[in-house]
Amino acid sequence: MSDTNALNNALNDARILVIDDDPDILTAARLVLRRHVGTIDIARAAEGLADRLKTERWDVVLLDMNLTQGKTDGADGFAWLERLRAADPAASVVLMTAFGGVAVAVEAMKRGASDFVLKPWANERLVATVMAGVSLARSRREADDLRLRHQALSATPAVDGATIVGAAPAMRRVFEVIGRAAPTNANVLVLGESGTGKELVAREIHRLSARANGPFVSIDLGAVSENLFESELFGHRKGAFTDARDDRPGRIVAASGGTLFLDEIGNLPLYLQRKLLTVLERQEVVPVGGDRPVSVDIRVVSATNVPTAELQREQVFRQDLLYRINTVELTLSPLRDRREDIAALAEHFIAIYARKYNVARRRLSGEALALLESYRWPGNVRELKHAIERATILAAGDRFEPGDFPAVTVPTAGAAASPAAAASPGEAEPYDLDAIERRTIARALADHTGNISRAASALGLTRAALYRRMEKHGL
Ligand SMILES: Nc1ncnc2c1ncn2[C@@H]1O[C@H](COP(=O)(O)OP(=O)(O)OP(=O)(O)O)[C@@H](O)[C@H]1O
Repeated sequence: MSDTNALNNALNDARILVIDDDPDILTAARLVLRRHVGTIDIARAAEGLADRLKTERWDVVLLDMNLTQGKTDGADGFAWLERLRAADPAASVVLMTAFGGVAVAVEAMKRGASDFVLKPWANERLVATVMAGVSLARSRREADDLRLRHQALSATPAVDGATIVGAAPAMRRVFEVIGRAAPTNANVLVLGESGTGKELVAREIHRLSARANGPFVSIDLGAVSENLFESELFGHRKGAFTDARDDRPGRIVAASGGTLFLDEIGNLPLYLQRKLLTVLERQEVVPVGGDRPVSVDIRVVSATNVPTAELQREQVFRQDLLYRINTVELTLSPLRDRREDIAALAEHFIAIYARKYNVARRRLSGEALALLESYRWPGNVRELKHAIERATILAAGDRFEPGDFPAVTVPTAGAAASPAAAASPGEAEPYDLDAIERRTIARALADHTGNISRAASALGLTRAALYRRMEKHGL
């Protein structure tokens, strides 16, 4: 590619703003630059400028130092230079000054301007200066993106080096599908109740994929408040809304080159489903308040505990998005439907927590194992994991006994019962799961004095899952 072509390509999608009080200068700048630059905006002196700075971005701003007729001290220029730099530190500000204003221009460069041109300018010199400004702005933005991406990544919790335990037929099928789908770039939808291991599976798909060395970025759409969805996912430009004090790349950009895990995808509002679909189709994202798309390279693994039938309702979920995300579909069965895995899972967690709390690894007594195997596990594997952690900390003996699992209650005869779930003596527990769930949640909330995180953890639920259940039961 010749230098001229490189120059033209570099500037084709560049955005330039020219600020001057003299309409002839604005016209002249536009005439010279329009052959080289994608977008040339103009501002007649400071007209509407403050508002535009809140929402628009340019690579280069050509700024006249004196925006008021007859003034030559550059005071206007200095004031706007400061505001421009504050609004978008990556943009290059190039000053325009009349002959004799060189001292002012030099001072302005000390204050952050990247270059200056003397009026009247030589056209080639103006083009070359603007080009250098564009390239400076782009390298600053790239550096910023990397830094922000790094920040976004370090804000994502670390992987807990997890192994997926399971030998039940349903789990063997799951492993088979993971093994086949992981190396492809296919989007995967993981279905299953809360706590069945959907995120673990998503991480495993990432680990076995060609993207394993790239980032795994997850976002729980059940936990993010609805007004933050958009900027969390798509990022925002500084000033896009009141609290947007900095540019933020968003999870999609952070996941580029790796895997984006969208937990509780069923919670994504319809208007953002369309936006997500566009991202997946075009592999580019436009941040909130931004006007330029950012290219990304993402593979999406989504999860939901909403049954597929629910997602197939057009009023709830866009079907075109569903087709995009469920190229491969995987269902994790509830733990109560794969009881043969309970012993191995319990052993797995016993080993993990013995190490974590630096205590001897204890065995489960026959009765304790029988109890764990007969319980319904509404919180699935997460609940089992918490039960083992709690027992590891609190149990006194050198074997785990049923009494070490006070929250594990089996309403049928014989097994240990917790006070809350038990019916009064002589009275059979009615088969009313909803009522039991409501009571259990109310008790957990009371035990943890309304602390949602602790109550959720004790119940083996995510905060989001607890919120949903609280809402369902009007708690
Ligand atoms: N088969 C498994 N082997 C080992 N650990 C497991 C298994 N399944 C789940 N876990 C563990 O149980 C916990 C819950 O799993 P995970 O967070 O993946 O569930 P989830 O289905 O994504 O839950 P939610 O829908 O509530 O987000 C995690 O700590 C996970 O490591």
